[in-house]
Amino acid sequence: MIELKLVSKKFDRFQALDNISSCINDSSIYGMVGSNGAGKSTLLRILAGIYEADEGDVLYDGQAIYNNPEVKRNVVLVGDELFFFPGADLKRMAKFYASVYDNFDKDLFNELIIDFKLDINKNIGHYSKGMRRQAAIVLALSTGANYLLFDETFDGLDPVVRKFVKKKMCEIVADKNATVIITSHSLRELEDICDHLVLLHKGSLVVDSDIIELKTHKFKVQIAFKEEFDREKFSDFDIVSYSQRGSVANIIINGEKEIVVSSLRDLNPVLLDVLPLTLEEIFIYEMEKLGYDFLEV
Ligand SMILES: Nc1ncnc2c1ncn2[C@@H]1O[C@H](COP(=O)(O)OP(=O)(O)OP(=O)(O)O)[C@@H](O)[C@H]1O
Repeated sequence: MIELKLVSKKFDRFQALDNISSCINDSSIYGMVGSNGAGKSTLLRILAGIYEADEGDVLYDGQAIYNNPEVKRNVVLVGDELFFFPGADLKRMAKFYASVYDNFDKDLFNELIIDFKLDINKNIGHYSKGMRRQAAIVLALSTGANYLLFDETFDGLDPVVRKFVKKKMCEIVADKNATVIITSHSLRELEDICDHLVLLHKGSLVVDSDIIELKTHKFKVQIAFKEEFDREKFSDFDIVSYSQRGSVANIIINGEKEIVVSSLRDLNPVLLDVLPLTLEEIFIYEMEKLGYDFLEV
């Protein structure tokens, strides 16, 4: 497990990260969403032990990563800027990675090379942008590291490759109990693979939630009654958002779905529809609750 405890980072006087706390469970996919400059790459570099936090702790099973080669050997980062030795081909890069990562999986590497259709003898500098990213992903997946960190990794990949990379990430989590941490500007890009999502906004964590928890504890109901009513009728419920047009109300409610729906039925509505919320809608409501405007993010 990775614990982030009140992590802060300044660049000169600019507060890039402000008291970030979160827990990243083993064998999970942890997504970080946020707009340009929100602090995603900075947090990922702190998680990779490249930057030192000014304040707070980053602990991998209780051990700090910064200046700790033992922990670092189990962590790999595919940054937004990729690094390859000048003129190197994938064969040479794989040799280098195998010298750094004791558990480098050559069989998996050879499999992935075929899957991604990459020429291991070709100068990586002559690959296309998307192919260079694929090469970095293949190397990272092959390291055997328990923690794989990806910064804006889907940028520049075509939709077929994106889907394939996501599949490979899910496999490495399921088969090898690895933990994947991934950043993106786009909530939609991450919502289908993550178990846990956080939203960074101007250096702060404004949403930090388990996806199943988010999806099962927040839902929309459309409800109507014969008699006149208003919001007061639902004062026993944890209402996130309420709107009413005539005799039909649209309500976003927090709570255990079955219990809430059964209590609503007890009110004898003439219409009761329970509708799922998209993750984007959930984030909008979560942020509104905190006083932020999602559109600004
Ligand atoms: N080395 C640095 N020196 C000074 N400022 C920095 C440095 N690295 C990051 N910053 C600043 O910290 C803030 C957060 O940057 P960061 O790269 O972490 O954001 P991000 O969420 O990854 O953004 P993007 O989506 O645009 O990549 C930005 O305002 C950036 O200018």
